[in-house]
Amino acid sequence: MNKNKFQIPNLPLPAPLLGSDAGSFTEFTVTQRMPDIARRVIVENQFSTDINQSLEELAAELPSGYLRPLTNDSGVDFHDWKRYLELYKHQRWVDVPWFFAETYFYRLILNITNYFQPGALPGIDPFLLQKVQGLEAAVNSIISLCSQVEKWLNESQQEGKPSKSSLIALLYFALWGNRVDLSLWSAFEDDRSSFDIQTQLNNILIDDSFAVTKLLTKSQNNRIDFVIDNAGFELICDLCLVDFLLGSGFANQVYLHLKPHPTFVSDAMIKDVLYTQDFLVKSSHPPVQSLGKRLTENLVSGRLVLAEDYFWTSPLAFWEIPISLKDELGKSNLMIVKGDANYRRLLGDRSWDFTTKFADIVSYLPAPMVALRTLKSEVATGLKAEVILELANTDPSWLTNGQWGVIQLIS
Ligand SMILES: O=P(O)(O)OC[C@@]1(O)O[C@H](CO)[C@@H](O)[C@@H]1O
Repeated sequence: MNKNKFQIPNLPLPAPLLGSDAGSFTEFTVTQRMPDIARRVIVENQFSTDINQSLEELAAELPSGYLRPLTNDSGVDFHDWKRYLELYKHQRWVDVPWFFAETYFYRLILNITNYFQPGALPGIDPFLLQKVQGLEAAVNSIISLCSQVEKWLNESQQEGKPSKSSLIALLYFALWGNRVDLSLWSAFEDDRSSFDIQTQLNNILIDDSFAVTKLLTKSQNNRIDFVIDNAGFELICDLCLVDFLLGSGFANQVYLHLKPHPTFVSDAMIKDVLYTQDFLVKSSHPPVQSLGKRLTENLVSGRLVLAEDYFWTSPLAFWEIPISLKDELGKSNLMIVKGDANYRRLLGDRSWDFTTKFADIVSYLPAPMVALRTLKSEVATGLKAEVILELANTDPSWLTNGQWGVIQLIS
């Protein structure tokens, strides 16, 4: 077990990002994007007039209003949220840490729309339409990616050893699949899944992909723990990576860590993985159908495990992870942490100097970890000063436009 001696970052903690940071993307998100997301829930569902009115009130209060309490619902995490809210009650949305504001915002939407009802059946996923559209809009990219994975798997099996170059390519696809993030771009806009992987290489600011392949060839029967981000095409990219890891022998078992309820518009739950599996199995395209079949076999055999935990929808920094989950992750040979919001959680969504070493902040994990993240918020680490200067000059919105990515390994 790779227990780490530090329980929190081994550096003084800087301030959290705030919606009141004037002129920031954070401010734009809290005062404009989040209200738009709440109003899109009204448009895309058939909730009652009372619910829609409450959603509109939530949208209207975000720019200058105060956090509203969470009325009692049957959510498993209701009492945890009561405790989290103690710190920030009577404060404005723009004055509390952005990560808290955003995670609470999505939990409130479920409270307003009665997602948590007594009994076992959950309520309506208010973001389902965009998740489904996201998948259907990317069919052509899905077909080409599944064909490619099948080819790489056959090559690895013929050569009798897993191909590092194929794994690296699939890490790139998983990274760029994160660009298609529905909280930023709705599925109704142009298909952001179609991109040429080669032209994206220049936009990877830190690339530890080769080191990841070396780490996975050092040991046998690897267990990989994959903290998943979005459903839709991004999840297909992640499932192709998982399929190759298991089929080529890089991994013996993969755990997918998923959200226990809808959040951040497109974040994936167990039900979204099963919906995607069904979508693949029922495809009329043989390579897509074959991926679905291998996925099913891996789920049935237990080589692929679907897990969920309320930590992943909490406002907590990654270093506040419950000890039971931390111990479980401690059994892993490699954690893969996907996406921008999870990266923000790794940093506690704080304003670290962008040149700070990633490993000096994330010094608390119980296993080696690689972050696959496209930049969509104003946090970054491990960058050289000259790279930051060049980016600011050549692409002023480099931190938030989803055009730049990192593959950062802490071994
Ligand atoms: O975790 P993902 O899906 O990659 O990105 C989610 C996210 O970082 O993207 C938005 C834009 O910054 C934020 O509001 C949100 O936190």
